[in-house]
Amino acid sequence: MSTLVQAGSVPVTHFKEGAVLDVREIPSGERPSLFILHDGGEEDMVSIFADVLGQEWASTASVQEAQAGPSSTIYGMSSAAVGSQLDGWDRSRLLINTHRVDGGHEWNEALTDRCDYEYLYTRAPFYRRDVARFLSIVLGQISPHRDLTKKARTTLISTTFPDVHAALPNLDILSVGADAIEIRVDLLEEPMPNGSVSQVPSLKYVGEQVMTLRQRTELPIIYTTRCTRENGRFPMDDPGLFYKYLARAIQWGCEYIDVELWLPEEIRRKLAENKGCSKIISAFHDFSGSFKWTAPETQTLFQRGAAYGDIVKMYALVTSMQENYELEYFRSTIQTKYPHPPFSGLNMGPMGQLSRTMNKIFTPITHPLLPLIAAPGQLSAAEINAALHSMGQMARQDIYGIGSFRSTSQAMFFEKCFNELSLPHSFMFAVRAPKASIEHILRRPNFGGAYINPPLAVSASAAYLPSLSNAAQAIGQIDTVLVRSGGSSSSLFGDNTRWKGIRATLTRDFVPSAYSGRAALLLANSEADASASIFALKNLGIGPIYTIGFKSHGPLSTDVEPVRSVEDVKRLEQPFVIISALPAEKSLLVVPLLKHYRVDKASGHGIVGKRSAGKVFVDLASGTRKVDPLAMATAAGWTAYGIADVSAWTTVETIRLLVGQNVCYDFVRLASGRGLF
Ligand SMILES: O=C1C[C@@](O)(C(=O)O)C[C@@H](O)[C@@H]1O
Repeated sequence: MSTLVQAGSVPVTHFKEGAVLDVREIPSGERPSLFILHDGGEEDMVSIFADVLGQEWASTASVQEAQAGPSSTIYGMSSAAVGSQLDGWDRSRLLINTHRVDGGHEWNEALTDRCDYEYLYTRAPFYRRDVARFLSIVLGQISPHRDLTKKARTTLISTTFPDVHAALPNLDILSVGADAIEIRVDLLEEPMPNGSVSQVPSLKYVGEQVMTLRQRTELPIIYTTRCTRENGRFPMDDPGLFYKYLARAIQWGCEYIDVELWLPEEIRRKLAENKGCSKIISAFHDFSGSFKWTAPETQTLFQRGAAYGDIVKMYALVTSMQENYELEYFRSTIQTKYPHPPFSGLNMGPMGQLSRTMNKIFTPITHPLLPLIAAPGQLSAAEINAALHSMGQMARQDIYGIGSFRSTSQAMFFEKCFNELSLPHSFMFAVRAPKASIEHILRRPNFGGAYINPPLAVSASAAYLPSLSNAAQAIGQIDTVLVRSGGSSSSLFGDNTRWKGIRATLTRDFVPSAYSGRAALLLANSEADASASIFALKNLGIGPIYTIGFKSHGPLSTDVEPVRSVEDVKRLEQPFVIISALPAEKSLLVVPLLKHYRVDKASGHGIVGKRSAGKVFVDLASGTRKVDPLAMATAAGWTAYGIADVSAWTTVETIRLLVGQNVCYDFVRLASGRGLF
């Protein structure tokens, strides 16, 4: 049995060695049951889905056979063969239509209507990570909403492009500081054969636009059909049109759909009942200029939105400063009375800009690179941060990088982010001799948090850093120090982000449940070098874990066994993951193992026969070396990642923790240069 670990925090005194173990972040180890329809000639999509899920698969020409087959086997069938067979469909599996948009296949809308979900994709290029994201969302194995509700402030970048292709070159920069990205479906302009644009873009066009956006961003997508009365372009004469477009967004796995409050209750209820893992933003905009936050009906509007909304958004166009004060009063009343759902309230127009800085839930932001602002008074993330600072809502702090050498790429990246987002903070670098205490740095007057690289041993810092996350405690290492303020006092908190970087890397091309109950092999010189990896693997439900180069004794040692001889390697179960935490000069030692457990690529995509072989290799070594094991791993059929991937994901998490800002992985990779990790 594998041991699962939770990542929440408990005071050190509550932590017993060998204890921990409750599950929060990982899905149950249950294998999802899927039935996949594919276009003619696209059957290998079934094997790709199965590989991403770490499950077996089979092709069939009979719906009945799929119904009767083992539930954990993924069944695939050509959509051309379906005919009337779905008439007796018993819904025992999730039915997913897959459609290739660049293959000359007709899109069969009627078939999509009969499916639970639809996955749209291109082959040139093909994005496997998009398959992993789609499946993780629709199967509920990741929950961006749950993660965002833990953040003190969230924003969304509201794009206004008539065609999302125009956004792609700048997407990474546009999204800095945004927690989600809104696609304004009503603003999309589908070119018509006669040279005009359609008033309402077709679902086919919208689907391709959503697909294109999702292929290129890791941000959750908010799918919005804004009506004409609320500053949008979707006509209001047929509410059924909204249902049709929004229901499709759920099928496409959009993380959020924006459902306007004026829509008939029947429609809002039906969407809420069928929302799957998507979340609903209940939206209300008043452009009349006569809206009153103080009116008793305004609370009723909130309650109506809350009935079917996971977030309630109420925005009004105002002309006086007084209305910002009234909104703040309304906000505090609502938040006291209704802790759920979160309330996003703001005033539009130049006079309402103050409220755009006060609102903490999904504040819409713009960016100078967007063609137009989505609503009057919208501000950029940088403008909001600057305003917060000047109003005393965001104090200037010194954020530290603490390490044995000045890691220029990471330090420069922090400085770049602070500038790009107009954060008032200063970035300082402090050199730390190996094993030296860092207490004097943490006690500096303006200390606002730090990353520590290489990490600090928990045992050495317990006296001055007693409050730790579970992860830091179990791993035995602190790589991030946060300042938590509570009223007039503040306290220090030690955390570990490295394991999250490893976990995020592992789940880039595979869904979390693919790891559950599978074996892993871990190479390191010492337990300390391997413990963040062990924590990440356990968080994914991996087990057993075999080790080479060290023996595990600490709180994570359950189900972690050393491999002692070549005979052991031969006997060992096929590992699903190999992680090498060996230093660069030793990292070639892993190569014989990669070759020994090589993946037979004969049938493509890491599939051995009908068995998904998975096969993920992560090399945590940094620095130069003569031969790169990543290239060899790839040649032997492994999906391989290096330290740059893990470090970039770790940086995403570190920036989120230290300054509360979301900066995407792709931006970190883009802005930090290559080969510097
Ligand atoms: O609902 C909103 C808010 C908004 O109208 C604004 O005021 O910033 C911008 C829209 O894109 C978004 O859908």
